[in-house]
Amino acid sequence: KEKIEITKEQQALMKIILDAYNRHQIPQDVAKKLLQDQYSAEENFLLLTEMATSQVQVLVEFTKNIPGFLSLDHEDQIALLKGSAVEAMFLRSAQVFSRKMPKGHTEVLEARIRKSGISEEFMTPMFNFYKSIGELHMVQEEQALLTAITILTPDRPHVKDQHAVERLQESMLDVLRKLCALQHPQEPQYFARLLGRLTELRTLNHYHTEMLTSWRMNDHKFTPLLCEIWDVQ
Ligand SMILES: O=C(Nc1ccccc1F)[C@H](C1CCCCC1)n1c(-c2ccc(Cl)cc2)nc2cc(F)c(F)cc21
Repeated sequence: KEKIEITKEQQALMKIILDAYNRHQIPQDVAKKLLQDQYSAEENFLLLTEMATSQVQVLVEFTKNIPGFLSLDHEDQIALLKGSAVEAMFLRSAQVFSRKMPKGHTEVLEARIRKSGISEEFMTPMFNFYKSIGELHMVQEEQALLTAITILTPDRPHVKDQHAVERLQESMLDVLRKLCALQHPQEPQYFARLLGRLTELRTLNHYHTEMLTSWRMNDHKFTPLLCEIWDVQ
């Protein structure tokens, strides 16, 4: 049984990623808001665009703290952010949905989201993903690394130097692999299951434009930042 040990520099990398991840949380808690009140489709859509806009700003700050990211080609930095913003939002939403909540709260939250204005056809893939993330019971370090790994996906559209991105992603993957082995010694497949979630996350990417444009209301207004990031309007 090989001795798995996280090196000093990997521990330093872990700390930087985790601090950045915790520092860049969404200030206002959307789950609490949704549990407090039932909103109209219009209000929910506005809440989503506000949350998603602040999520993109938070994502940029988080990404700037990923060691090596700012040394990448500047256009590649933009391509990575643009290519991962939707996935990062769904990953964040899944982590919000999977948080430990008092009895019955998750059910209320799910019901509110089901009636928020999203078309019925997207509910199953979206909640399947949220529940599959919840079943992993990820620790904070794993969540932070998974977000960084999602951002550092080399094959996003328009990325020129894919190898430079691959090298950064590989160092994150190596830390995550060791962390999983240490955190879940009984589950040798855990790391593979975690990466499998990233594949499921990409499929949500395909739905997101339609999820927004089919929101049960007329005249969908987006912020300029979301028009940039979400290929809408
Ligand atoms: O705010 C949101 N997500 C979100 C965005 C950025 C940071 C953190 C976030 F949670 C929206 C709300 C918005 C208001 C109407 C209901 C859905 N949201 C989604 C979601 C996101 C995008 C599409 Cl196209 C469809 C649903 N899934 C959620 C699961 C949850 F547990 C949760 F608390 C909120 C969730």
